[in-house]
Amino acid sequence: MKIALIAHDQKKDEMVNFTIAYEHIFQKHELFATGTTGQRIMGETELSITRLQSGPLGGDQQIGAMIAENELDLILFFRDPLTAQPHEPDVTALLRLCDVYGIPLATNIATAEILLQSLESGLMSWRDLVHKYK
Ligand SMILES: O=C(CO)COP(=O)(O)O
Repeated sequence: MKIALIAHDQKKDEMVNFTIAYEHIFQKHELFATGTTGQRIMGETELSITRLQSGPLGGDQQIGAMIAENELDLILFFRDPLTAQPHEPDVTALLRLCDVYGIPLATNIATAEILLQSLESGLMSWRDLVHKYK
């Protein structure tokens, strides 16, 4: 599966710890991330990640474009709801596209745990059918 990893600055430590904890699962999948998030994760794990632009510089929009092309199966976006983001419209657009295309999305670590366990136990294999009949 193709997974996108995104974290706002105040959530980056949480994301790094999450990827360390689940590295054994993440390593079986193809990973994408916004610039700084990807850099942090690759600095602290052995995971290989395709890095896009940093979020405020268009990274969220690049992830959104991938969703629109059906190129992502799962989005883990650890949002910071307590800090204003200069690129808030891009964030909103990304979340909206997940709903437009029915892509599994976690916006906090608790939901990410559940989705990742689901992925590991095969509950997301329906995504293979989506790709097959694309
Ligand atoms: O801003 C972000 C998501 O909106 C994340 O971007 P970075 O991973 O480059 O910090």
